[in-house]
Amino acid sequence: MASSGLISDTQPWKDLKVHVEDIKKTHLRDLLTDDKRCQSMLVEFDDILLDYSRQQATSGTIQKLFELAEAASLKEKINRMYSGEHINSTENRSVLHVALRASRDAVIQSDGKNVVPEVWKVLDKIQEFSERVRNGSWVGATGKALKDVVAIGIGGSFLGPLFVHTALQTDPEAIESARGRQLRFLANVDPIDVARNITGLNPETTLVVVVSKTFTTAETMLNARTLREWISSALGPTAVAKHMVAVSTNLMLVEKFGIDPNNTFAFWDWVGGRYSVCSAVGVLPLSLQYGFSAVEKFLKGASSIDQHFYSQPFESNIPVLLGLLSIWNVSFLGYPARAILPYSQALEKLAPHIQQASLLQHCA
Ligand SMILES: O=P(O)(O)OC[C@H]1O[C@](O)(CO)[C@@H](O)[C@@H]1O
Repeated sequence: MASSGLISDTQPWKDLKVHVEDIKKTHLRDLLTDDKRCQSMLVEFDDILLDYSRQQATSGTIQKLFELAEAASLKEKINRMYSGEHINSTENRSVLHVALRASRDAVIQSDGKNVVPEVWKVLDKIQEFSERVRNGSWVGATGKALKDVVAIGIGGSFLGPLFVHTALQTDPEAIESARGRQLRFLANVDPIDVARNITGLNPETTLVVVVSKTFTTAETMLNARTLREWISSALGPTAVAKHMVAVSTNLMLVEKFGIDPNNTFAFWDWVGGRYSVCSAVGVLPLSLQYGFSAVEKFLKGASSIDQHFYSQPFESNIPVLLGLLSIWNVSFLGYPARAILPYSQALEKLAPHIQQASLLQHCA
């Protein structure tokens, strides 16, 4: 990188600035007549096809973007992330959501400690708990099985799990495993959201999962108090232990709130809120609804793309190509917005999930 440290001072950036003027003179229609170009802009991995031939770019553009990636030391930065360095400089911490879906025997270090065993300890605990709830061996205060779950959370503690839940709702295998059960999400402090979420639910058969990394978020805590009151006024205050569990990094505040620490599912500071869907934030509510084995498949898929991102050369690395094309569109072509248009209705909640991950990009 240039001595000033600014990427915009590097030669590849300057070359792209010149190149953009040529590209602007080229119509996409003309680019699409070049079959060789279009074929070179297809990448396949694990049943995912990336077709970026409709981008306003030539193979020369892509080459220049790779040079930019090199000037930005992108490969070194990816390596630093996977080796647990504190790449989140504002919070001085590792960024290790990849560890949440790593295989049991993987070794991923944060602050000199392999975090994978802790991850699996929580996953095993979720599996055991969700199976007990689902098979009726964990019952509510009046001895009834818990069929319905309300997950309270906001932002990263809500949008990822909602996205996966919405995507699974029409999957035949998932429909079967969720038969007779409901999963609802409560995020808004508007009393209408509370009313809608508890309408038709019986506190005797409902489990409330409070999801909050910090356990201080005002909206989540207000909703948690409201549902604690809903349960204790119907079943008595001791019922809270059977009907409320938590997902948090702040185990002290969870206990202070009145949730049994044994019924708390931990995650860690090195998980950014918006990347937390693969932690207990998503895994617990989704396992309660669909069973742990269904969620484990989701974790394996995420792990597979993590490995692809880590090891694949940039020419066929889907996340890297998407990132570079995003820089090309925003910083060079000057497009101020990106549209995410999931043609499948099952993916309708993908856009809000990605939107918040992208909005909070200042804190990895
Ligand atoms: O999980 P918490 O601590 O309740 O925070 C909820 C969300 O609020 C934010 O801090 C801001 O939206 C997100 O980063 C986070 O996912």
